Amino acid sequence: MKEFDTIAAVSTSLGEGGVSIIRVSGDNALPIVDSIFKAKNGKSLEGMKTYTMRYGFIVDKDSREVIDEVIVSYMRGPRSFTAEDTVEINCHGGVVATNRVLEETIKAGARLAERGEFTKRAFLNGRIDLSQAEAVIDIINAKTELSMKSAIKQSEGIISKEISAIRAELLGLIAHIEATVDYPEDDLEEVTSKKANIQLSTFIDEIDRLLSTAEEGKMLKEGIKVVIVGKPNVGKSSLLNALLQEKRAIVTDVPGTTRDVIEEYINIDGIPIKLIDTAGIRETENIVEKIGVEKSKEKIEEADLIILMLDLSRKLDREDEEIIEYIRDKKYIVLLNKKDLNRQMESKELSKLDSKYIIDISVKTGEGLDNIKNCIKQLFFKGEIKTEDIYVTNNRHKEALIRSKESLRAAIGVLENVEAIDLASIDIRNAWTALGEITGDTVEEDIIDKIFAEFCLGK
Ligand SMILES: Nc1nc2c(c(=O)[nH]1)N(C=O)[C@@H](CNc1ccc(C(=O)N[C@@H](CCC(=O)O)C(=O)O)cc1)CN2
Ligand SMILES: Nc1nc2c(ncn2[C@@H]2O[C@H](COP(=O)(O)OP(=O)(O)OP(=O)(O)O)[C@@H](O)[C@H]2O)c(=O)[nH]1
Ligand SMILES: [Mg+2]
Repeated sequence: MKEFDTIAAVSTSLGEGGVSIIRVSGDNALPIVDSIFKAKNGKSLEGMKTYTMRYGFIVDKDSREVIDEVIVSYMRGPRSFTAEDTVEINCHGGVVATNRVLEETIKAGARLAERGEFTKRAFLNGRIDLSQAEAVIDIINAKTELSMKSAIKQSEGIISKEISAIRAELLGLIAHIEATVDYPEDDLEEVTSKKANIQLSTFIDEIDRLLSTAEEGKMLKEGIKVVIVGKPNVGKSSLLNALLQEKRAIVTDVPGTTRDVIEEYINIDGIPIKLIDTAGIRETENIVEKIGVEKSKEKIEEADLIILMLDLSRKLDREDEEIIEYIRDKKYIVLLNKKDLNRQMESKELSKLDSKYIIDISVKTGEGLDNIKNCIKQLFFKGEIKTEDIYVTNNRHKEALIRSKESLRAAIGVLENVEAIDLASIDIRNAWTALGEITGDTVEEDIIDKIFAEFCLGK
């Protein structure tokens, strides 16, 4: 194992809470904590059994004054999260106690950990690979239980396993090609070339299968972006509030109430939905409202799905039509709101709408709200997410898969010209390298640093 210094950080979230954990990891974790720990039973931590706990006090290193009452646990490397000696101090929750204990560990010789440094060590020490480490952030940020399930699977190495299998086969193929080149007999090269071509196509198929999950994978991780649009006063903010079951947005009968974009997550049977309420779109001279309308239009560009809301108690007008024109190329569903009022909108007016889904609702009475949820579910993930499936949720992985596929395609291109069989092995090696970026086997140090810098402190 590599040699690292000993690091410390608060691993729980800082604030009022029952208990906080200060995690210390590295060769000197136990002696460092021992130097500021006074056990109830008077014993030093030296020789403490792994995966056991001790009760006592953290004391000021110099004055020996008691700082906090704690429980200390010990996990001897390599059987710990970081694969290094790890000591965790469970102190009283609260910002002051927690920071005081952390400060003492630093005074006693630990270094304050950087963001993600514990997980980075688990990676650098070889306990987990890079995609597993990235899954740790996804677990923390998971929006729904389903997103969490997918992240846990990735943390267990489900993607790594597939990637490593393909890489191993690629390496075998490279070896075979190089052996063939060393014994140049024309017909042998031809046989190898034909065989390699078939193999390469199956790898491309496997990569395509992974890539085909990327769009849904991204939605599983980040949520499906659903933007509610429509002219002022149709009931957009009322819908957001109803789906959230919370009075999040201001609702009034004054057209032009919402100005800022409001974004909140809801959970539809495990599918995370990022619901975005926007300012009603219309021509306006009001400078604040105008900015709101601009923002609405920006959000339309980013949307995975648009909910177009119309007010069925009014006739379709030019403002509605302009919005319909604006979202023409996007995936959208139509809600005809205020069903509880007298209907003025006629169905022939709606014939120009290009959506399978036109749903009558009343946000006021709650009628039809369940249909919206079902409709969104139908539109994405074909109605259900199969939790046993692998999803590529990480954009970095997706890009590496694409590059690796391009190299494999190039290799096939070269192999069609049998004389250049050794040139193909260069492309195959590039594909192998690109896949290795996912697991972290062939990734540059600055990219590794960037990935872990996105973690929170103490992770
Ligand atoms: N107190 C505490 N709770 C925690 C963590 C932690 O670091 N501390 N974790 C931090 O995220 C998570 C648990 N993750 C962990 C992952 C691996 C090992 C570990 O020791 N792995 C050894 C096997 C140990 C064994 O089999 O007995 C290994 O893989 O070699 C421990 C925790 C969630 N809960
Ligand atoms: N009768 C009836 N009124 C509704 C319904 N939904 C919303 N409203 C009312 O319509 C008015 C406008 O609602 P909002 O949710 O503020 O409309 P909005 O589309 O967000 O409006 P802007 O933010 O101005 O673009 C409010 O008075 C709501 O109470 C409904 O289903 N039936
Ligand atoms: Mg509004």
